[in-house]
Parts: sequence; C-alpha cells; structure tokens
Amino acid sequence: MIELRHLHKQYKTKKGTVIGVHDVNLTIARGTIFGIVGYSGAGKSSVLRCINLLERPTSGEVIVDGVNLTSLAGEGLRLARQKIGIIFQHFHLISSKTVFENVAFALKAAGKSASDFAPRVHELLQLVGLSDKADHYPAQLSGGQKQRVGIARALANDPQVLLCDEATSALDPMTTQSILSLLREINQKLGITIVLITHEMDVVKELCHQVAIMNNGRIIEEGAVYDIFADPQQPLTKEFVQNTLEFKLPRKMWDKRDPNGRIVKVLFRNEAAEQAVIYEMLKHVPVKTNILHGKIDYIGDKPLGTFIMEITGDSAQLEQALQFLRDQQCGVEVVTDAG
Ligand SMILES: Nc1ncnc2c1ncn2[C@@H]1O[C@H](COP(=O)(O)OP(=O)(O)OP(=O)(O)O)[C@@H](O)[C@H]1O
Repeated sequence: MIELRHLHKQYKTKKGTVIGVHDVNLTIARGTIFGIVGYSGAGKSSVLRCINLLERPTSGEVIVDGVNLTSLAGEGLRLARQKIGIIFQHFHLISSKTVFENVAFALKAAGKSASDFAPRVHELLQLVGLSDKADHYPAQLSGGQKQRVGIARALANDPQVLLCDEATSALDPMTTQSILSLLREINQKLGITIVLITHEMDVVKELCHQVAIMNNGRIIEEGAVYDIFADPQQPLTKEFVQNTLEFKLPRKMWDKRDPNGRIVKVLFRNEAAEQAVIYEMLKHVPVKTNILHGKIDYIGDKPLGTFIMEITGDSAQLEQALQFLRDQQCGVEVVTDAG
C-alpha cells in the first residue's frame, strides 16, 4: 500500500517559490492500477517523483508498504527505492548499451553478482516479449520496443510498485494499446501496484482501477474509474470525461429537431446499461423517441451507455419521460445547443 500524507512540494526558482503539490493525501491499495490525471503543470510528475523520492517532499510523508520513505536516507533509502520501479515517456535507455546490458545495468546497480544476471535478464526479456532483441541497441528498436526494455529494467529488482511517467504519451495508438496490455498483464501476473500519470483519460479508461484528478497541485476528485466516468462531480473532471466520451451533435441534425421535442443526452450506468430502459419508458409515457447517437463503452468490464435522442411530446409528457429515466439512475442532460 502507498500512503501519501499531507504531501507538499515547492520549488525555489529565480522568480520565487513555485508550489508543485499542495497537501495531497492519497491511499493506493496494494495491487491497484492507479491513475493520476491532470493538465500540464497540475503537479502529476511532482507527486510521482515524490513517491520514490526522486524529489524529496518539502513536507509530508510517503509511506510504501509500511516504510516511511521520507524518514530514510543513504543506504536505507537506496534499498527501499529498489522496490519501486519507474518508466518514462522517453524511455531513458543507455544508447551505448545493448538491450541485455540496459536491463543488466539495473541489477548491477542493485549490487547483484554478475553470475545472477543472465538468467534474470532473459526471464525479463521474455516477460516483455523481447527475447530476440537482447543484442540490439536502443537505436535499432521501435518506440514500443524501447518502452518494453524500460519496463524490463524497471522490473529487474522485483519491485512492489511500478511508477509510469506518461509511459505511452510518445507512442502511436496501436503501440499504446500493446504497452497498456503488457502493464495489465504485469499487474495481474506479478501483483505489482502501478501508479501512472497521464493527461489522457483514454489510458485511464483502458487500464486503471482508481483515478485521481489533479489541478493546481491539489487532488480535486478521486474514485473508482467507472464511478468517475459515470458520475463526475467537478467541472474539470467532467471536461476530462467528456473529451473521451463526448459526441458532438452535427449542426444539421440540431437544425432539423422537432420544435415539440427535446434533445437529451442520457447516460445509462450500471444495470441500466444492460436493460431495455427506453422500451420501458415508452411503455409508461406516451412520447416518441428518435435515437440520434448511441454507444456503449466498457470500463473494466462494466458497460456505460451514452445515447443522444430526441424525445417528442407535450411538456408534461416530456417531464414524465425525463423523470422516468432519472428514476432508473440514468444521467439525463437536456442538450441546449449543437455545441
Ligand atoms: N524542478 C522544478 N523547478 C521549478 N518548478 C517546477 C519544477 N518541477 C515542477 N515545477 C513546477 O511545479 C508545478 C507542477 O509541475 P509538474 O511537472 O509536477 O506538473 P505536471 O502535471 O506533471 O505537468 P506536465 O504534464 O507538464 O509534466 C508547475 O508549475 C511546474 O512549473
């Protein structure tokens, strides 16, 4: 388990003091894949780097599996850090060393004897799917392959925690998917807790169990990924979620709307996403519906349906229809512009 208690990080610059992290409190359960999301400058990297004390917090505590890292220094801190692997957006491989040597480097740095290297390195390369690239140099690898080397290196010393600093931001969508799959496999197979920072809600949707949204050095909202997508509370969280789920109604469709109708965006959450809610509504309320757009996202393995439909009827019937949907725990938003 990772606990951040009243974490505060400030930087001294020529222009004065900059606050990177402000009183962040987080508990990350063992084995979780935890995402931290925010725009540039929100403080994500600062939090991540405080977890392994790459940055020492100005105040507050970082506790990993019961060990208060902030109270450690020297050899004690070095040993504790070995249990926290990290991968980076731009991989940070040593260009003059082969894939094998890059991974072996982490073992050497941890004081392992050279005779232990080879089997362990080959085991790691097999895990990340690079057994045939041991003698290649980083320049001979694709971005995805470089990140796989980064992952093998980060796992070399059997960490309990893997930190991912925008690990897929430099990769194309297909390669991103394959790296996310590998991270999921590592989490499931090895039980490693993964903390990742990203500005892409798609990555969170695809991989994470829990998520925290950061703004101006603070966590403004956190929770299970499904709940955050299904019912975001803060305006910034809504913005992040909408960027992923949003469908913009084409102007032409908006212009053709029925004057006696309402265009409504309905979010079908949990059980509602699997039931015939619209059919039931039409049985209860004499309105007409015309579906303009619909899709179901799977978050984890739970469905979240987003539908845009035109509901037509008199104003009492419309109210009744919307209330029926709300009673089914659907999110209901009357669309007032094509956007
Ligand atoms: N070494 C540093 N020196 C001075 N200020 C810093 C330093 N590192 C971060 N900051 C400042 O702290 C704040 C948070 O930065 P941080 O890099 O943690 O945010 P971020 O959300 O990770 O952004 P990005 O996605 O752009 O990396 C910003 O205002 C940034 O300018």
